[in-house]
Amino acid sequence: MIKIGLTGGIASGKSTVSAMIKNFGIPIIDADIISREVVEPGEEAYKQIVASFGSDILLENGQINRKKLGSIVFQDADQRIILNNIVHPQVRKSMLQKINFYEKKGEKAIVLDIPLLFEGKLTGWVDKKLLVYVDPKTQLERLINRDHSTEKQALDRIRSQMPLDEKKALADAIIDNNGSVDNTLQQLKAIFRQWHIF
Ligand SMILES: CC(C)(COP(=O)(O)OP(=O)(O)OC[C@H]1O[C@@H](n2cnc3c(N)ncnc32)[C@H](O)[C@@H]1O)[C@@H](O)C(=O)NCCC(=O)NCCS
Ligand SMILES: Nc1ncnc2c1ncn2[C@@H]1O[C@H](COP(=O)(O)OP(=O)(O)OP(=O)(O)O)[C@@H](O)[C@H]1O
Repeated sequence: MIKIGLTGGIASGKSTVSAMIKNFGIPIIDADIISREVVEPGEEAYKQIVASFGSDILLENGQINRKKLGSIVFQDADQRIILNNIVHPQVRKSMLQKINFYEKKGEKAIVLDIPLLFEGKLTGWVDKKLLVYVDPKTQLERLINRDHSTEKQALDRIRSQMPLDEKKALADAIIDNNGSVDNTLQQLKAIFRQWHIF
């Protein structure tokens, strides 16, 4: 089974590309979705987050207030490390179980959508590293538009990650997502043909 790591920067277009891959019928394991599941009330990571950050970061229904927790951790690297150390081990555990499941099922290829593939040093898990790239200006514009955030909030998030230009040097293939969505689809198809996924 060939394992493709799909990565990028925040708002570079990973979800857009992963939706295309899903349409090809290739299974996706999405680290962002898993990172939401492992912090549901009652889960181990949930308890640790409340113990570390206090019940102030909870909504009235007991769920984690992601906006509030985000505003803490994207402004403060030390707090971010504390959160990462709680959430990432649980995300990894769940991802490994899912990889196993698809391996046993006899899938030819799967895609692991991991925003922090390089930062989290998970490159050893995958056979190919596929980067979705946008230039810094487009990234900032798309992030502000999508999340209705201020420029400061958007820049805090972007700066909490390895710069996209540095990630370029570490990838096996790069999709330039500055253009149209259709142009991105054509690039994706060409890469998958080259990698004999089709
Ligand atoms: C801080 C939290 C609560 C904010 O939640 P929110 O719903 O606003 O954002 P969401 O989870 O959808 O993440 C959006 C994007 O932010 C970026 N991002 C998220 N967490 C981090 C992080 N710790 N470091 C750098 N970038 C991050 C990723 O590009 C991600 O795709 C949440 O992101 C979180 O729990 N992060 C820690 C776990 C993590 O690292 N997740 C990302 C991949 S496993
Ligand atoms: N080629 C494109 N042209 C115009 N808009 C685009 C293009 N690709 C993506 N977008 C838009 O840019 C925003 C960010 O894209 P997307 O949500 O796919 O990024 P992401 O990398 O998955 O982000 P995150 O790291 O937050 O999960 C979205 O609003 C999306 O609709």
